[in-house]
Amino acid sequence: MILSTVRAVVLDIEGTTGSASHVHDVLFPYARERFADWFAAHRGEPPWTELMEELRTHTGDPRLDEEGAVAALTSWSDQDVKAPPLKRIQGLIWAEGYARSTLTGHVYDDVPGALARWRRSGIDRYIYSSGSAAAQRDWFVHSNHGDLSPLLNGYFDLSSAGGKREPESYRAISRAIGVPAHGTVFFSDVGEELDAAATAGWRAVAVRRPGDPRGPEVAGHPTVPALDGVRLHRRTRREEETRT
Ligand SMILES: CSCCC(=O)C(=O)COP(=O)(O)O
Ligand SMILES: [Mg+2]
Repeated sequence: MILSTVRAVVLDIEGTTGSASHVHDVLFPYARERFADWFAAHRGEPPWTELMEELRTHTGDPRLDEEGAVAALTSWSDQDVKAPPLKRIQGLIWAEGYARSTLTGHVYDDVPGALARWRRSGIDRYIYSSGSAAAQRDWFVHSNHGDLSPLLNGYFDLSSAGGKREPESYRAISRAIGVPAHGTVFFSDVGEELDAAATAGWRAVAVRRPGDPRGPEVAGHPTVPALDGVRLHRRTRREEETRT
């Protein structure tokens, strides 16, 4: 696939640049088992106080206590609810796992090369995931390919951009990165996310990794199995051909 007049790419994590099973089978259980311990260890500290406030607002229960907080978080984790307070505490707990070298972020083998190639082509590179921005950064800093954070310009999450199935979230990212919608390409494995990006005027490319149980194509979007065959240029095709 060749795309011209691209100024920025925005990439999803789970299922696109990293393994969905690593998120669901390694990261989610790691945090789920540690919610209660985290609250006990950080009681009264600023992140604890802020998180309890966020949880009370999000659940609509102003009297929510620690036990209720752990129950809500556990239920959201089991149902993969993209709730910002869940994403925040998961990121805080994973950070402790990365610091102990117990956790590693999973990044597909083709991703570092693609990011480096696009950087050489003058194309900005951002991540947009439901995981908190801190969790996204940790994932790439502690990846199975080493620290990949120098290859990335920034991270967007539910708090900074909004839900991934809402066109307004993509408009918010366009404003933040200062790139026109048609100059931005979004890569994701989820059709509804690609639809929302396309509604906002972005170009949208589906990624379906080999063996994905949902099949090799995403209806309505050009689909690639990996990023190594994706060639992106800042200029028009004609300008590329006439470059000396
Ligand atoms: C390292 S970020 C963890 C990913 C996560 O928590 C999640 O819910 C996956 O969301 P995505 O938007 O990347 O599908
Ligand atoms: Mg995904």
